[in-house]
Amino acid sequence: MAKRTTKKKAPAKPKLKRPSFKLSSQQKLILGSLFIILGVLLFISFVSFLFTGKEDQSLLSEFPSRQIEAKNWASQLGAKLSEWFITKGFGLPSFIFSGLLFLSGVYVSLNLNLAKLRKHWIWGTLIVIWLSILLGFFTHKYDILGGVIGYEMNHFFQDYIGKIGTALLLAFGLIVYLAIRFKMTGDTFVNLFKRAKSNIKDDFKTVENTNTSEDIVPIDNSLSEEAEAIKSVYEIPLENLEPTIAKHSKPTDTTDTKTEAPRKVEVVVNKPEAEVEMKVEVTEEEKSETDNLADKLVEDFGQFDPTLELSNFQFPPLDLLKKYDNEGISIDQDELEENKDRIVETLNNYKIGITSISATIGPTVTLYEIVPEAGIRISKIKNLEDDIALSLSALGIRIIAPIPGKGTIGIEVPNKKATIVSMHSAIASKKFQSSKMQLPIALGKTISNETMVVDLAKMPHLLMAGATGQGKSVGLNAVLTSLLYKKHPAEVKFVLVDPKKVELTLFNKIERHYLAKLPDSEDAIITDNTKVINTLNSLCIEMDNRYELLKNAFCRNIAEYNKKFKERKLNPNDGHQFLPYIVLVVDEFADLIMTAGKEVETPIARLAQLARAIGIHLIIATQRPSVNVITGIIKANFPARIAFRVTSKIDSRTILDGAGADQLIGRGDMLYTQGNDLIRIQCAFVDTPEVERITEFIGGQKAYPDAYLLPEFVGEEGGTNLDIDIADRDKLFKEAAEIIVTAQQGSASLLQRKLKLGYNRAGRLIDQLEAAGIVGGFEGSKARQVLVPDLLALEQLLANETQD
Ligand SMILES: Nc1ncnc2c1ncn2[C@@H]1O[C@H](COP(=O)(O)OP(=O)(O)OP(=O)(O)O)[C@@H](O)[C@H]1O
Repeated sequence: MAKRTTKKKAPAKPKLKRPSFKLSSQQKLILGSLFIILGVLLFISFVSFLFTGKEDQSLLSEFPSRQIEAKNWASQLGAKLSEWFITKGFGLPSFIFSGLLFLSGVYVSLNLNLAKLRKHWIWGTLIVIWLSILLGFFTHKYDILGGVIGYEMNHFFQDYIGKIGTALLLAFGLIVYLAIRFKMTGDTFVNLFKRAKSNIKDDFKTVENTNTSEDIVPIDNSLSEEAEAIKSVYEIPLENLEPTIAKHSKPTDTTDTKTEAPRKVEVVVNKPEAEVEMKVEVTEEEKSETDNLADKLVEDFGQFDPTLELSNFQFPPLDLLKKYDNEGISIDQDELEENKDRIVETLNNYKIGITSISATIGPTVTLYEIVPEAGIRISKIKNLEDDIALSLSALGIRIIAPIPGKGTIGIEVPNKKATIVSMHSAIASKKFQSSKMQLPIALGKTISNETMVVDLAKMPHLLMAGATGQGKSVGLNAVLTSLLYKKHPAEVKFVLVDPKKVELTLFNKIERHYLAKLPDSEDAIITDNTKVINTLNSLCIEMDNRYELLKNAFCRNIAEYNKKFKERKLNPNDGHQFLPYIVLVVDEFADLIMTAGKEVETPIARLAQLARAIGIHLIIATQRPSVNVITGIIKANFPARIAFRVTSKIDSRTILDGAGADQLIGRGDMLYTQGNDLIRIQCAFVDTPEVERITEFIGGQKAYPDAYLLPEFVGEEGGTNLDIDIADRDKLFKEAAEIIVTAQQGSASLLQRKLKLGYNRAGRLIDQLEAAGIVGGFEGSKARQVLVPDLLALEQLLANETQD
């Protein structure tokens, strides 16, 4: 005990505080860069010394002096350093020192293992000495090969052990180096010899193999010739049909994938200097289970190819589309001059001077760009729009003041002779063919004759409006045709709603390729407004299902999801599947809103708000763009809009939030906006016979067994299912029954009021009451008949039910 106390009380030895040389990261970076710079400086000096050394030699004794100019690229310091290291030092091997300095810089600044660096320095210095002696061995005077040290050391050895002895000593030095540095043994040399022999044998084998592989070449050639033939028939280069789904790759050898991680691999490193064998142990990075599985599946079966089921599907050839004679832009010089003179004259009449005017001739309109004189207000020109139009006596003058991003004023004047923009030219354009968009659409040509290709997936929904006969249906057909020319049936599906019953019927032929429908419906194209409600709700369910899939797959959008699915990272047994884009096209939206009102507006708004990420895109066309048809909520979710000619400024405002559409000239002349600028486009023209040819071409090919089936939706009327299970009844069933029986009035609104319920729940309750025989069937606008006279009878009825 006593011992312990004494120990405790012994005064603690004051710890010697050793000066700490620990550098902070910043200091290391500074020191490291200094080394690197020194290394580079040394290297530059040495290289320069090889060229300028002789000239500088005579001046060396006078260094340092400001009066002398050294030839070395690093001046006097460079000349001096080179003199010390090369001439008076180790000769050319001194270059290694510059390398070592550079390496030190890298090690220090990157905070790498300094023990290794020390090793590099020791071995580096030994190599310098050995090389210096070796080079000195071959010289008979002081020179830069081995430097003074190399020369003197050689002499020293040669005086004692002679030339042969020195040579043997050098050889011995090399062996020592190899044995220690690379752990070489006698066996290594034997192996080396054996390997050299087998290498020669292998070489012979490869020569034989190349001879046999030549035999396969003709088969490959014939295949590629066949592919070439397909290409030439249909003109569209297959690789351009994007996104082309990767072809099924051949199963590869999987033997080396079966190993478990982590594992040790033997790597044989062949050192070039002496062909020394070294065993390096490499630990492989541990991979996660799913990745491993996915990689293995991809290796075994290739990436998932959604087009496999219809792998022989041929895209429609371009010659199904009509070419027009008057397609090229014809320049009528007289018309141009005449219009120019009139514009200048009219503006002059209103005291608006012009400094310059230029013209761009588009397919239907010519854009005159004018630069007004300084000090002229733009609003003045804008106000004169009607007057200018009058004096140019042309319909549809549009004034753009100023042209966004240009600072000029544009006056669009319709051409006397409009040229047709054929769908053929739009589809054949390089822009469309080489587009990598997800859902590319060739809309037509801009005023500068460029083909306008837009991505529906980016829009993400499109609103199309225009008075009757101005080109809406043609526009819709152009959109659908574009997608048919670019997307495989596995990649996109259409849901077509056509209350007019005639516009989209042609697409019936491609039902089993490209259309989606409800499970129980006969026709894929929906012409009945009540069915539209079911379809829209079904699309909402599809949307919710897709969101669930995306959530489970940790993906943010359909593109990511499909990529993951193709890479086989998603298990089909968990419900995952390749998701095609779904494009919902609604023609005559106004008609739909008039008949079904809120019932369509709600799911449309829901889809428009949420469906973009999961690949459901909406295209809505309407003749009457009034505010009660295109409501605020719909407008807010349709930033991309196309306006054909409309009859009033108000309609134009409803679609485009500004005037312009009322000044168009019709026949496919349109304004397109994706939220900011208005672009004037001449819509590509695709006629009914062309669409017919395309759909026939596709329809004639092998198809899926059925159209793409949307999830089943049981509508409100579907709820009148008379065998509703008692257990499935609403919790408020009994209460509701009592209210109905007491009031003797079978109406849902009564339940809504009394029980403070929403319409849907009240409706469901009424259905359940009907199923239980408490109220009668649906009688249109009248309230349902109550079949139970009083509460007592109700009690009995319910009691009997439970006994059954
Ligand atoms: N891009 C175009 N290029 C040339 N002519 C066109 C173009 N688009 C439409 N037209 C002409 O206008 C006519 C009417 O077009 P379309 O049938 O598309 O009108 P619409 O707006 O759908 O009319 P409705 O609403 O009554 O169906 C076409 O038959 C055609 O002659």
